[in-house]
Amino acid sequence: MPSIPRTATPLRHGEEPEDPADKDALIFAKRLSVRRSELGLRVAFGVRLQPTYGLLGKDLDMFSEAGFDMSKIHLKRNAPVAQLYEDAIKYEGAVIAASGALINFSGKKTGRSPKDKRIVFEETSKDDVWWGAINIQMDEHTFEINRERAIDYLNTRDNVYVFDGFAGWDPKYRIKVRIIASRAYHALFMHNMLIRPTPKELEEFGTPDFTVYNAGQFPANRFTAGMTSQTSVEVNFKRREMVILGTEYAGEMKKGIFSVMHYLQPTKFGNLSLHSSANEGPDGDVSLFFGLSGTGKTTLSADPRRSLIGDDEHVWSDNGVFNIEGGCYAKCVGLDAQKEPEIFNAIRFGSILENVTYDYNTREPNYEDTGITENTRCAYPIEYIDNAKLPCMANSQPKNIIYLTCDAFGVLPPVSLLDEHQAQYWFLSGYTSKTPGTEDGIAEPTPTFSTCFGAPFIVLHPSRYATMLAKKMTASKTRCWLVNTGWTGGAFGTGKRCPLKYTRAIIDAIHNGSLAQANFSKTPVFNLAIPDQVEGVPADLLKPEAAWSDKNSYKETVNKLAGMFSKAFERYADECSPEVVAAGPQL
Ligand SMILES: Nc1ncnc2c1ncn2[C@@H]1O[C@H](COP(=O)(O)OP(=O)(O)O)[C@@H](O)[C@H]1O
Ligand SMILES: C=C(OP(=O)(O)O)C(=O)O
Repeated sequence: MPSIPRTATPLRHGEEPEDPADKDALIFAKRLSVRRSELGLRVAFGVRLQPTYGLLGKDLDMFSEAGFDMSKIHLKRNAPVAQLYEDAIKYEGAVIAASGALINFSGKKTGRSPKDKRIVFEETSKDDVWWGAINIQMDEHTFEINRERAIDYLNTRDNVYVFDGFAGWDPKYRIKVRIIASRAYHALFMHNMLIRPTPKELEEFGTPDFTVYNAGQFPANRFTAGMTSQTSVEVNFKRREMVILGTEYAGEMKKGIFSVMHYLQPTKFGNLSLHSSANEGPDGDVSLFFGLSGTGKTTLSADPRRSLIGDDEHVWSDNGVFNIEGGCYAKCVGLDAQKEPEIFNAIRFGSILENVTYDYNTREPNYEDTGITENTRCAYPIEYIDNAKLPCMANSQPKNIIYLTCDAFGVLPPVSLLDEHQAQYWFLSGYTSKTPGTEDGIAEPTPTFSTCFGAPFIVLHPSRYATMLAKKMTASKTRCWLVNTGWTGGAFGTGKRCPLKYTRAIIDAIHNGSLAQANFSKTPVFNLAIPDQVEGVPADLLKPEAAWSDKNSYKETVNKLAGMFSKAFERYADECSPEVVAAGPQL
């Protein structure tokens, strides 16, 4: 292994070293993405090359063993943000927004492709995985073919970006993740979304626990066994690897790592992984906000009165709650500085705006424009939110759990209190809507039963997560609330989305304890306990029937939805106690 260049004979700019060992070192250093001029300077001044600028020796072997052609490609490991900006502008057509954020585009795919997600069927995980439409099987050989295809593609690129970081803030349970990608935008995205290592942690990084090969610019071969399109997002728990082909939507990487944690945390550590945001009040009370994409986890957890633990992915361990990620991925559609100031102000140098159009003259992003997609996004490091809690973990058990459901039928109350059986029933049902653009082919809010409020990301049978949740909630006497951030006064198309200011008032009332003191009455059919008043919220809004002008239509819609619930719950009924089954709507 060539050593770091020695400093006995200082080099002038552009000069080649005479000593063969130093020549080797120079070749090595070139691979480390250190420009010759920089090397010259560093050698001349006797500065040791920082491992943060390149790859350590044994890492380089790992790349060669994986099939990377080290004589051709130029690896940039944990490159500085400024360099990723420069490369994204130079090679990918990115632009800098007026606020300093980088605007970039993901091409054809602007949302996740759940139908193209695969899990490799192999002996170490096969008995744990919940196989079916969410976790579709792929055989080991096909994975090898696609992995090779991804590496072959990466070998054709001049620049290959590597980002090494962590998933999970609790050092006891975190994993080391390596991202290998062909686009600077993807490296910057994961720089923001993973936990950024300190220079010392990077130096000591060693072998990653999980590696993502992102060759999203290159398609999968549709004639490879099991491929149904040119997109493939595949996870192999035995190899501890993920391969992405045919989609450049950056959200695939972060949600891919989430699936990995949804498998590893329960099976290896006995922890519960959660598709939720989390924040902490001034007295240390922790709230979790569960919800499928676009239901308000990011929006509602960014609260000036509470510190943000994280906006999307967490783990509940015996010690408390920790965030999996180092950043947030907010929806930008309709983003408004007054309504969501924390998120608006986080969009600055280092943040990535994805698929957001902009004014060519002013470089101001146009958050109203859904011309590319409704799923416009911004990824920023969590510390860009002023009151982020760093490190992103809390050493206490959650006091409140809030299920965010985006009801496109407009019949669920804006807030209700669930008892322990309802809490399990609603978690397993996961009733909500898919919001436009988040998944391929979803053009309008579409009702869905997304178990665990995040069906696309779960790996084990839902009852395994639900049982752990029920145990933890009972042990820590956590209160559970159902909040409808979706429609009110009518279904999507006739009613309106619950105004954000009222949802915020509801969340405030949960946190200041006043809501728990309200008088509650039960709704027919769904049997939900709704408060008679919430400060700052019109009383009529709290009772869905009162908010609908057409009462018959309301009743019909309630019954229709109740029927859908009964049907959707059939698949879980055998795994639940009679009390949990009875906690659903009664027609
Ligand atoms: N009542 C409401 N509660 C929460 N979000 C709302 C509400 N009404 C509209 N929205 C919008 O819905 C979107 C929620 O997205 P986001 O918070 O990023 O969801 P998630 O983090 O769950 O994916 C935001 O664009 C937000 O402005
Ligand atoms: C990134 C996604 O989800 P969320 O909005 O929950 O972050 C997604 O579903 O692709």
